[in-house]
Amino acid sequence: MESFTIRTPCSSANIGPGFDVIGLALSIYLELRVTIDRTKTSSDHPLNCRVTYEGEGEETGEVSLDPSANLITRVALYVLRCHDQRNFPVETHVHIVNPIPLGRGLGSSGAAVVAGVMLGKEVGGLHHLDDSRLFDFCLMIERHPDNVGAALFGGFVGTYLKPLAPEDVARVEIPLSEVLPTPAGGLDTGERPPEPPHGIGHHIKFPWSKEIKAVAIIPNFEVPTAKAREVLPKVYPRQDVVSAYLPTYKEQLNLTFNMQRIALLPVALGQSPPDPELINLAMQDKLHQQYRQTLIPGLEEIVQSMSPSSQEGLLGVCLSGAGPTILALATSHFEEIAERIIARFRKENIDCKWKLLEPAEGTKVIKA
Ligand SMILES: Nc1ncnc2c1ncn2[C@@H]1O[C@H](COP(=O)(O)OP(=O)(O)OP(=O)(O)O)[C@@H](O)[C@H]1O
Ligand SMILES: N[C@@H](CCO)C(=O)O
Repeated sequence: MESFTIRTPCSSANIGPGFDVIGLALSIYLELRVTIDRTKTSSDHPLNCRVTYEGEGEETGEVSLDPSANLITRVALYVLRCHDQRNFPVETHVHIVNPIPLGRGLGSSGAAVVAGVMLGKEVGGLHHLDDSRLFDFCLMIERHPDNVGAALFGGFVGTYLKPLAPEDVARVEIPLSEVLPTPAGGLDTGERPPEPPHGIGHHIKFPWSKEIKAVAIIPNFEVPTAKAREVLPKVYPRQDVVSAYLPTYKEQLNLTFNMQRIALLPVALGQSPPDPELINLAMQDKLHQQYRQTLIPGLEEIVQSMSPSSQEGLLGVCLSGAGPTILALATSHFEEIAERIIARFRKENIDCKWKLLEPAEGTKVIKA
């Protein structure tokens, strides 16, 4: 019996202004405990794979145990089929242990995609696939690189895409339904799915000051990322994004909002000791948070009212990923910070739990 464990961290994307660019891997881990019994010659399970699950959403059955519907095993199957392996090896058992809250802005789907890609590599014996190639596979599925970049590589990362050749641009525009067909759409057409072009995504690791910890305040409702992206505008006011020369200092200030902050953020969070006022400024955003307030009652007041001058130990507050989780970066007074944010959500009749998290290493395969 072969066995191994895949361990992937959760992540918080954006950290304020770094929309779809910056990600931070954090210390809640999705685990896949995998066994392959090669003594069997056939399997009663679809695709030769038995899926079991414990963790978030277990009671509601939110995570499918059908390997052709479960996100992790579908992703693994995509990797396998790109390498002419139609099914899992006979007989594979994937036991998923998932403490990452679903649909809360802590990168549960990013972790599932990264773990799924790694699962495909490991069960398929595809040892030539290095992390940078696995990142290409992840990006064919989760099309923004921040969560998957953090979950795969670990730490505090900036992610970026290099321009692709015209034929490769066409390939990345292939709809997700062709990459991960639903069972109804005919999961096994016998054809190879579209492979990712090489070198779609890249990342750079930023330093993280050892004093800074992350307080995650997790409301008891889900905001699916797709819904949180629908509320964003198609066109942004120029002053929220770009830099321009303007005659007055005041106008110049307004016209450089997100770009100034994203330039500060990686430096500010790497400095030791941390500068609370600088970090608080660097974590402000005008590209996504204000639009998502409609989905997250209390968000506006939390972001505006919590600052280092009003709360000891606090460095800055932002929406984690697409929300509804709030991420507070702090050096002390963690419980007090969490309780203040929880109290604000309570006014909206929203219950929350909170966790103190630290930056995490990237995805690991642990062989038994
Ligand atoms: N361990 C898992 N196994 C299978 N499916 C999962 C797993 N984790 C997440 N998913 C799928 O991903 C969905 C949640 O993805 P979604 O992108 O909406 O939120 P998120 O990734 O938690 O938040 P964000 O992207 O804002 O950080 C779940 O409803 C489920 O379908
Ligand atoms: N950058 C993404 C992260 C969520 O997956 C967003 O904010 O929509």
